[in-house]
Amino acid sequence: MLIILSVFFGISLYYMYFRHTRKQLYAFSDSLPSAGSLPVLGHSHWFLGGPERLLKNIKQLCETLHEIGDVTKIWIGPSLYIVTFKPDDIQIILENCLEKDYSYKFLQTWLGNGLFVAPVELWKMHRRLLLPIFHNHIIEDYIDVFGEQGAILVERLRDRAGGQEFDVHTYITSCMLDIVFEAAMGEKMDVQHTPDTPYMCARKSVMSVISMRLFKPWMQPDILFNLTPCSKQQRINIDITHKFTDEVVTKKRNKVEEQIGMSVDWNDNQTRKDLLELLLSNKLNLNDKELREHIDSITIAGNDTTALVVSYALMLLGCYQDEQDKVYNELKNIFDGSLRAPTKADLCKMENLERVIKETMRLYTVVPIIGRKTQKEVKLSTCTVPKGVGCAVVPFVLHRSKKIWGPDADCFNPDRFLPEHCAKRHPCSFIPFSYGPRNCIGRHFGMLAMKSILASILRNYKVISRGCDTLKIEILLFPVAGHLISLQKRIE
Ligand code: HEM
Repeated sequence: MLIILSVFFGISLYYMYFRHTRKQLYAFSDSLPSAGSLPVLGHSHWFLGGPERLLKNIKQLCETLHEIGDVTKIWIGPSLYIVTFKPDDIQIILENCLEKDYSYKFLQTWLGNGLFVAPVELWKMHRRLLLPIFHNHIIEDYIDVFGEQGAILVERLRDRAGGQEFDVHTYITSCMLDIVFEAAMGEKMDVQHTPDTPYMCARKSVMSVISMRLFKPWMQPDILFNLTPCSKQQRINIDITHKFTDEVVTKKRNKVEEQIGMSVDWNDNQTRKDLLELLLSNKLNLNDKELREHIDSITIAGNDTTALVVSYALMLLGCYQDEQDKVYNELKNIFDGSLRAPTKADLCKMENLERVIKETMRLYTVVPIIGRKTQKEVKLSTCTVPKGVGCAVVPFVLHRSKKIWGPDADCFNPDRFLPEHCAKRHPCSFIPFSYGPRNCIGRHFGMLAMKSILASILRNYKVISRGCDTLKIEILLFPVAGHLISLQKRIE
């Protein structure tokens, strides 16, 4: 009995001390409206359950918070997050809070200090180094790769034309992987024909363990996670992926050094260079580990996101045949019967298709949540947020807000992105690529690749789909039943 009393007394004392050291935080928290919290647990119970339940809960909680105030709060265990759907406040957060939230640390085991997860001081330096290699004129060199891989995809889909409904996402992912690998490291992986290499299997496995850990609070402390078989599985698979990229980096470094030794002019604009070659030849003094971390981050951030948007766009166009007809007619006018792969000039003319892609990213925001942390006091419309507080920006809910998008916010209408409508909206009402200095560095690459792949498919096939009802969150946004479509060959 004495032992129990002592333990109880000890815990109470620690709790009181803990609360005392965070007095300022609790005072700030008390000034914010909230809903749906429980004593001690805060909002943690909303984040339990499988990926489908979790998304429903997040949506419901966020919609309630959106109703009750401009800047609101949630508590997940001992961590306080402010939540806002007011575009002015979102802009301030995304422009000023550049440190990623604690939850990104699970990706850090894999991606190290790659751009996506790097701590802010290192990120500033490396973002400056990487920006030039994502410049439009460099990215546009890869348009040929988009065309080549798009043609392979069209060929692979031939067997599906005239057949049953199928999940198109697996086809699109392989195609995007081939594109991203070739652009990032100059490696022709041919995932479209050989999807199950040990490297690809290891990547999938790491992704699924990280996603599971992110939303299972009891798996988050390293001390508990390391006791599970998942920890060993993760370590082995991370090693496989690191070894793969390390070998590519070494090979590339040797090649670049050899060519520099032979006085090859790396600034000639004749031959296309992959991103890794550009990083090596620009003498940026990144060591092999840093190069691996950046290349891994780019291939991971750039693949699933683009593949998902393309798959959702096909599903939506399959449901809205009139919109598909508009896009198809636009493509017919651009290509005028020619079978050539899309050029830069062609891609620039695809205005209708671009609006479809944007409306797809609004309705199916593949990066549904962005987590940041204040590094200093930040003044928002209704409060001043102290240093060290989490900031949850939830584009998935923002993009369907009736206050911003009107009563038909849930309906598919690409005309929302006509220039005259965009001009009337706040720039932070639509943030699929985030916003501010830490936005998506690959957005131009992504947009061109998505347009090229969609154009290749839609020129060859008519898409039919029943859409999807239920979604789930596994870091990104997925449909529970897959991206089901059927295809009919177009005969012109
Ligand atoms: C439809 C396609 C894409 C979407 C929706 C998307 C979305 C995003 C978002 C929302 C972020 C910020 C995430 C955060 O702050 O938590 C981000 C960052 C990033 N994205 Fe993308 N992305 C796409 C395509 C790409 C592509 C094609 C690449 C590379 C080829 C890429 C590379 C990156 C990198 C490296 C970052 C980290 C940037 C930094 O922290 O400075 N993304 N992306």
